[in-house]
Amino acid sequence: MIYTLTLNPSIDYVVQVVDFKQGEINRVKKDYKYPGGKGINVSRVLNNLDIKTKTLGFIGGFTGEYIKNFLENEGVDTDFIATGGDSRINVKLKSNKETEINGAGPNITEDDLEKLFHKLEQLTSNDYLVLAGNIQKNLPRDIYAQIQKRYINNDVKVVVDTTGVGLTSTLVHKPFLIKPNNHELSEIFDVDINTTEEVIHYGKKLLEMGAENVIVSMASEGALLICNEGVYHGSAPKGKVKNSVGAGDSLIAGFLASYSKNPDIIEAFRWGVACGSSTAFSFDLCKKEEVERLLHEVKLIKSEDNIL
Ligand SMILES: Nc1ncnc2c1ncn2[C@@H]1O[C@H](COP(=O)(O)OP(=O)(O)OP(=O)(O)O)[C@@H](O)[C@H]1O
Ligand SMILES: O=P(O)(O)OC[C@@]1(O)O[C@H](CO)[C@@H](O)[C@@H]1O
Repeated sequence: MIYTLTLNPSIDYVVQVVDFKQGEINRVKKDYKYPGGKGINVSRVLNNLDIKTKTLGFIGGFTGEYIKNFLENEGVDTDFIATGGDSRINVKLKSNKETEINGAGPNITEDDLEKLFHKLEQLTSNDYLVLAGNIQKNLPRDIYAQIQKRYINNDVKVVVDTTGVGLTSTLVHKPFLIKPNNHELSEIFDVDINTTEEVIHYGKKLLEMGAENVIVSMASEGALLICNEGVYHGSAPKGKVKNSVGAGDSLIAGFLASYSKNPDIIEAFRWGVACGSSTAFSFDLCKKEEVERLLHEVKLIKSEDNIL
């Protein structure tokens, strides 16, 4: 089973505004509400790809109810812990540019955390666990590393998608996969990263620091897979971007959907890139038919001496 953990779920309120003007009243052309948060997105895409998944995390209030009902209506299995306070609403503004305003989300109590740890202790060696997204202010920055070290069976394959110390502290526990984007990679090493060679150089450092597989996503430039089999670039298919929110989460879902059926890292990477792009070309997250259509457009090139 592929479990996903979203500590801080959201309703993503996606609004399309023609020519947004700051400081004025802007009228919405179209709007959509989706359950959001990185782990939840991974589970929604897995479900679209007919892969069994269960999504864990904390939800609260009327927004939490909305998130849970939406997921269950779609057929995504949920096992949330009810917490005080309303789950956050994240605004995704689509105009000439994409702008995001993400809420802080409610604080999580010690008791709620204990309930979560108890659930995580039930996972077995056949399971995957995706730890993804922002960590609430009142939780320790290294909570994902603590989960890896204390609360899960060593054989559970862990995927981590978060930023800064939240990510780097997990590396000593050897996550199966991490997926920073190129901006997050720059932040981790506090350097400017402008070339593919630089992405490969710093991606390899993450491998040396403990990650088993590293994917650095680069939006329309596709993604780089850095693993023991070598370094591969996956080109992103071309298309009209409608809403790229969740593209990175879709990449993880596509990768896991393929790998959990057939443990071929390179083929899984192709699925990941196709899912990411397919989501970027949709208002909502990607659907199976569209992903299958895009698969053959992902060109994989193996790097020779870090040059592509
Ligand atoms: N403009 C685009 N055109 C084509 N493919 C895209 C585009 N944006 C994203 N993708 C696809 O989605 C993948 C992940 O995108 P990106 O690097 O933006 O992830 P991210 O920053 O983690 O996104 P998010 O946090 O919104 O989930 C890319 O590797 C690519 O395959
Ligand atoms: O605030 P976080 O947890 O870093 O990111 C949350 C979020 O932006 O990530 C998802 C897209 O990846 C959205 O569904 C959600 O709104």
